[in-house]
Amino acid sequence: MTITLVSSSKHFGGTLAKYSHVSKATQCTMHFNVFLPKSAVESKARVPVIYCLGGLTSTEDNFAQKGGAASRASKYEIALVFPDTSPRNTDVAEAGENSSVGYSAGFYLNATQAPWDKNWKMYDYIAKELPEVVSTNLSIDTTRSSIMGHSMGGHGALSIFLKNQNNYKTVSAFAPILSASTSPWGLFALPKYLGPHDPAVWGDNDVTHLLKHYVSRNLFRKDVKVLIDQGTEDGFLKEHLYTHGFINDIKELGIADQFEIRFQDGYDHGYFFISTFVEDHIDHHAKALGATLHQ
Ligand SMILES: N[C@@H](CCC(=O)N[C@@H](CSC=O)C(=O)NCC(=O)O)C(=O)O
Repeated sequence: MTITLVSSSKHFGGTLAKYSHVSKATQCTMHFNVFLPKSAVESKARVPVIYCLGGLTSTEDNFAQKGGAASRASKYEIALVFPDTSPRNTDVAEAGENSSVGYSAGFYLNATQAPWDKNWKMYDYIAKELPEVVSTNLSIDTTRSSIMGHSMGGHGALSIFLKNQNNYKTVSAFAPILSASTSPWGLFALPKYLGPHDPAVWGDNDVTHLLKHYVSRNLFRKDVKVLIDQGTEDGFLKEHLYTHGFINDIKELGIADQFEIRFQDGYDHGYFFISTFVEDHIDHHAKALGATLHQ
């Protein structure tokens, strides 16, 4: 579980560093970026953490470099962990052929189908292995964790939160895919990762199905508030994200009051949208993590 420092830059009084490590879950070398605030760097204070999951076509760099989250996180002394979005440099020849499956398209699930089932274990990597890696090697207190993500990463953040509600204080998302099993991106990737449509298997990897599952069993935490921002000019909104269907679903489930879904006028799917509203998301997480603002 050792990690190797690849690069480090001073950033908002702390550091933004890139590490590599050999992952048991994905059986390959993985990279992640981590923002550590000043107190974690200078006095090794163990700080709370927000995991920030990127979307399709992204690496560990997109959210770290374009999301603009570190400025606000530094004021709360919160760490940010930016994982990669898939395994890399594997033997899977077709992994680089399509932007919806393979490299940069891990969907934060555990693949069961060859040739993906050896390395594409991104659920295990993010939910189980990475917290151990950062807790063991860095000044991070993983008992105070939360998670957010963008698009495919929003779907990942919400799914991982729902399956591990005691491990994360809260969750938020930017323009999340809200139903992987009906999104054209998911309809391309899921058969390859999980096999032909099987409601139980695909449902276990679909946010809307998971939410219905947990609510119907009274297993959706009542104290949690979920923040979602969605741009009205997002070209993926109508076909790929299931946002309006999800809003109807949470109303029918009687849990709409636990979701703040904000439509942001004129914004698209990209990082200019994310960086505009990221401070609100950091505030949302800081409140749940019990972090205080130092101006
Ligand atoms: N080429 C893809 C979509 C490309 C894209 O917009 N990727 C988004 C995430 S989309 C959902 O996960 C992204 O974050 N790209 C990286 C960036 O830095 O902007 C397609 O059209 O299928």
